Amino acid sequence: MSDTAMELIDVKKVIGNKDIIKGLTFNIHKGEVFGFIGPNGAGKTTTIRMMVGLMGLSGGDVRILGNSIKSDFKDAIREVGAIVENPEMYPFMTGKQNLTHYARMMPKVTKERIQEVVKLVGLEKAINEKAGKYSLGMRQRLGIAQAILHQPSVLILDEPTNGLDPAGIREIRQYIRKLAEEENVAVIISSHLLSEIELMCDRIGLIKNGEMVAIQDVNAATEQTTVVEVQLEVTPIQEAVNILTEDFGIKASGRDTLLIQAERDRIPDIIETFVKQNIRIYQVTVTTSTLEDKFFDLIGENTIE
Ligand SMILES: Nc1ncnc2c1ncn2[C@@H]1O[C@H](COP(=O)(O)OP(=O)(O)OP(=O)(O)O)[C@@H](O)[C@H]1O
Repeated sequence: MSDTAMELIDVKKVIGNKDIIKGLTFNIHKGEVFGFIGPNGAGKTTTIRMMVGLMGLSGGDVRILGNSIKSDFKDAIREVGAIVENPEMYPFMTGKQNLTHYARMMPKVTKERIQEVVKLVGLEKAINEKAGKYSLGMRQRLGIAQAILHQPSVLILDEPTNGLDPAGIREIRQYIRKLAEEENVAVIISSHLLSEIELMCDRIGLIKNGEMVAIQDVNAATEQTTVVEVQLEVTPIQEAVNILTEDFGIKASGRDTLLIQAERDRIPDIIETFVKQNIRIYQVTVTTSTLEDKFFDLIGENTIE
């Protein structure tokens, strides 16, 4: 059986006389988290609206489990769960009541399935509280629980990290990965901030001006031999400098921090050497993401925001 959940084949969108989406072709596999990244106005929302059937295609096709969104709309869309705008829910109902209400509108959603999705998004504790009292992160979870009730093969989330604080982003990262693995669902997440979604994605597609400029395997981008910039907070600093000067390019050193360049693979060696020499390490931070650098180069700007 093929592991392709969704295929975009030369997808185009013309609005007025403007080519908004200029022919996107890529596949998304079952069980993978695919990040759809691009600056504002790149065409992410337009593409997603076409993927979920909210907008017609001007050219090409979207296939979900082989079913064309153009010629087999019902079969195709049955396999899609999505949150495109804010998740819809009744604030005066509890999370559970919202899910039960929603489940009634769908075929074959059992009570057990409701319990299962609540657990998958980690909402067990709050499920009997009114949704109106939920934080943004909790509303997001309930929205996702709703979207996966019918066990779709593809889950599409447009900018799910928007407005979330770092703790909220960490939470979403954890349950999205779990979801992809346990439900074998293909998850597509759009964002204009690579840093917010990089850690939860298997692959990242970069879109600019309606075109896909790169698709990158996230793990391949952090190969052990990749040179990264590392910031070290250590004391005494001078001894650390002395140890490092021979082997590494020190880019800067401050009162208690050092900025060096090293192959990723060498970081454990550096830490080990410091420990042996009684240098105290307070923090080690990799400050450059190679993926980010690559994307900046492709976009030709200093920021992808
Ligand atoms: N209905 C429309 N009429 C005319 N132009 C449109 C319409 N919808 C979108 N566009 C244009 O299409 C381009 C892509 O918009 P889209 O919203 O898909 O981008 P995006 O990548 O999702 O950006 P954002 O993160 O800002 O939502 C933009 O230049 C936008 O102005």
